[in-house]
Amino acid sequence: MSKTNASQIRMLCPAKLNLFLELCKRRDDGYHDIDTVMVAIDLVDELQIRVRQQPGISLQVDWSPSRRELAKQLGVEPSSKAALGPDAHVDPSLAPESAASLLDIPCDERNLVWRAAEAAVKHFDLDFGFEITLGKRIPAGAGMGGASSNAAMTLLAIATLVGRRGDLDSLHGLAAEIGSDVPFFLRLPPAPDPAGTVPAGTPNVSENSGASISPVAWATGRGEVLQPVPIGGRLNFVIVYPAIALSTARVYQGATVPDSPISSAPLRNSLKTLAISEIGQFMGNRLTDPARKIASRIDEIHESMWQSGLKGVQLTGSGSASFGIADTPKSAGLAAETLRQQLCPGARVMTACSLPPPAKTQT
Ligand SMILES: C[C@@](CO)(OP(=O)(O)O)[C@H](O)COP(=O)(O)OP(=O)(O)OC[C@H]1O[C@@H](n2ccc(N)nc2=O)[C@H](O)[C@@H]1O
Ligand SMILES: Nc1ncnc2c1ncn2[C@@H]1O[C@H](COP(=O)(O)OP(=O)(O)O)[C@@H](O)[C@H]1O
Repeated sequence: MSKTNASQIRMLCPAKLNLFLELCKRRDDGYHDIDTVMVAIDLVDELQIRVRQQPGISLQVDWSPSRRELAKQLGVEPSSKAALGPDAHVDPSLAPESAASLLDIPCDERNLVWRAAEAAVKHFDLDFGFEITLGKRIPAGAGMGGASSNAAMTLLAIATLVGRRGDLDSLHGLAAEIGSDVPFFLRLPPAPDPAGTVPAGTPNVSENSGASISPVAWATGRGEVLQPVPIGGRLNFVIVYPAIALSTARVYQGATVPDSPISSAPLRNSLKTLAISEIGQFMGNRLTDPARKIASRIDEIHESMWQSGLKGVQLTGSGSASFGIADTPKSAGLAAETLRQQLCPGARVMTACSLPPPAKTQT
């Protein structure tokens, strides 16, 4: 059993985008060996964890902006179970999960925060419990890793509360058991706080993520073997999330492993100099085709994104969100405004930046 160092903690959970994703091999365990490059961005969920005497976990999830406002942007009913927009063109027999509300996040053991907290309680042999509040900004089922980031930060938060935050190697093992993407979020540079300030006594990601490495990682294996990738500055993104949630397992099921997989090496090299057109040229995502087959609206969205002047337009992860790169924050803002006029309601359009690299890799 461990004692706590503090009674509560606040963590910021960044989203990720996959700048590159190639399938290398279908494995016997149901997973794929992949070659992917992930970048953490400044769109963050907010996690508050409080120690309670009573064992067990309680979890409350709220949306920011509000559920009503998000439903308006997405063109769905706030309480509707049928979240598909009228023009989503999704065959429900191919994607039954899309019929579940995009805004209904489970508050029980189906939530990765819950699973991470339970894993941490067991790992650290704790005889007390946690009251957890999750403020969601990262769209769900979008390929932006929201649930994985929440899980990683829950592990870090509890490790910090019990004075074991130096234990990153064993946390990595726990994280990989929860999901292939979870380990990526364990070691990241600080995310800027959307609230502007961090309440006293409640450290944020920067104080809890151990050694910050880089906001970009090259991930292999099933996504859990990580190497930092140097980046010469910050990238500006426009992200479009249609009112569709795609299941990762289902998208992988529909994918074909190429005979000669493409390497992410040219993309990783181009990140050092931050040459935007080169980066755009070397990006790619092998899961785009199976995701488009499930949700053909993705094609229409990509067309609008290319026309708005963005580069490297593609799906992130297994979708359903897509993103493109802009040269400057200003051009990202202008492209986002054009896209909002064309696609909303029916999609959420957001701008974001990659997290700042650690000082030594900055140009
Ligand atoms: C596609 C990616 C790209 O970053 O992200 P998302 O779109 O989920 O954000 C990841 O590979 C997703 O990782 P993660 O979301 O942690 O997936 P997991 O829970 O581990 O796996 C869910 C299911 O996806 C399939 N899967 C996942 C990872 C992988 N390398 N090969 C697979 O075939 C398996 O069918 C697995 O049962
Ligand atoms: N903490 C969480 N936040 C969001 N969704 C969660 C969480 N835990 C479990 N889920 C479930 O997992 C699904 C996908 O997780 P998410 O991370 O949003 O998508 P993706 O894997 O596409 O990046 C959601 O639709 C939701 O039902």
